[in-house]
Amino acid sequence: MFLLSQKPSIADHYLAELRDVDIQKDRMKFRRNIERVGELLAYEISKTLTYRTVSVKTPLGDAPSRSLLQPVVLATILRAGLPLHQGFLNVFDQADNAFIGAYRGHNIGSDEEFQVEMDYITSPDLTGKTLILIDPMLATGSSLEKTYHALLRFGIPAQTHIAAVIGCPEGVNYLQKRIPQCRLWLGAIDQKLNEQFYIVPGLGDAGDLSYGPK
Ligand SMILES: O=P(O)(O)OC[C@H]1O[C@H](OP(=O)(O)OP(=O)(O)O)[C@H](O)[C@@H]1O
Ligand SMILES: O=c1cc[nH]c(=O)[nH]1
Ligand SMILES: [Mg+2]
Repeated sequence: MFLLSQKPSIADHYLAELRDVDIQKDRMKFRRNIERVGELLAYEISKTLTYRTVSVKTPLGDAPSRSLLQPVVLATILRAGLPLHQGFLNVFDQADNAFIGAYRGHNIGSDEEFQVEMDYITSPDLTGKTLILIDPMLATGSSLEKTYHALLRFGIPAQTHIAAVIGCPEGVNYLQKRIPQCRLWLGAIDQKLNEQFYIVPGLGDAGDLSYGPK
C-alpha cells in the first residue's frame, strides 16, 4: 500500500484544507483539492508503470524518450469520484474511461447497515489494460470491491490500482483480503469508522461536499 502522507509534502496541505469544516464551505476549492490529490496519486502510480523506449524528433535532433506501454483505463465511482477522476485524467490525459453509478443505500430492516446499490456501469474493454479504480473515500470497502468485480465482465486487466484520498483500517483490511491482486494508493489513512460507517476524523461526505446534499 502506498500512502501520500507518509512523507511530508504539499499533499498534507491539500488534505488539511479538504478536512477543514470552514474551508469545505467553498465547494469549488473542495473539488479542486480532491483533483490535486488525484494528480499527485496519478503521478506516483505512473512511476510503477511500464514504458517503451521511443525516439522523438526535436528541431535539433533525436531525443531518446519513453512512452506508456499499456493503455490506462480510469474507472470512477459516481458521484464523489468525479473530481478525483479529473485529477487522474489531467495526468493520464489519453486514458479511456469507465463510470459506475454506485451509492450506499440502506438495508431493509436495519438502520445501521447498508448495501451498495449499483445502477449504472459503462466501460471500454479492460483486457490487458492498466485499470485504475477511483473513489475518494475507502470506508468499508464495499463500493470498491463490488465495482471491481462488476468491471471484470469487461475483461481481465493486466493490473489494477485502487486510488482513494482517505481510507481507514477497516476498508484497507477488507480490500486486502477480498481483492489482494489490486494495489492500494491512498492520500491518508485515518483512525476508524463510526457507527454510520463514516471515516473518523475523515472529512464528512465527499459527494455532498462536492455537489450538495442528496
Ligand atoms: O467504502 P464504502 O463503505 O463502500 O463507502 C465509500 C463510498 O461512499 C461514498 O459514496 P456515497 O454512497 O456517499 O455516494 P455519493 O458519491 O453519491 O455521495 C464514497 O464516495 C464511496 O463511493
Ligand atoms: O467517511 C465517508 C464514508 C463514506 N463516504 C464518504 O463520503 N465519507
Ligand atoms: Mg456520499
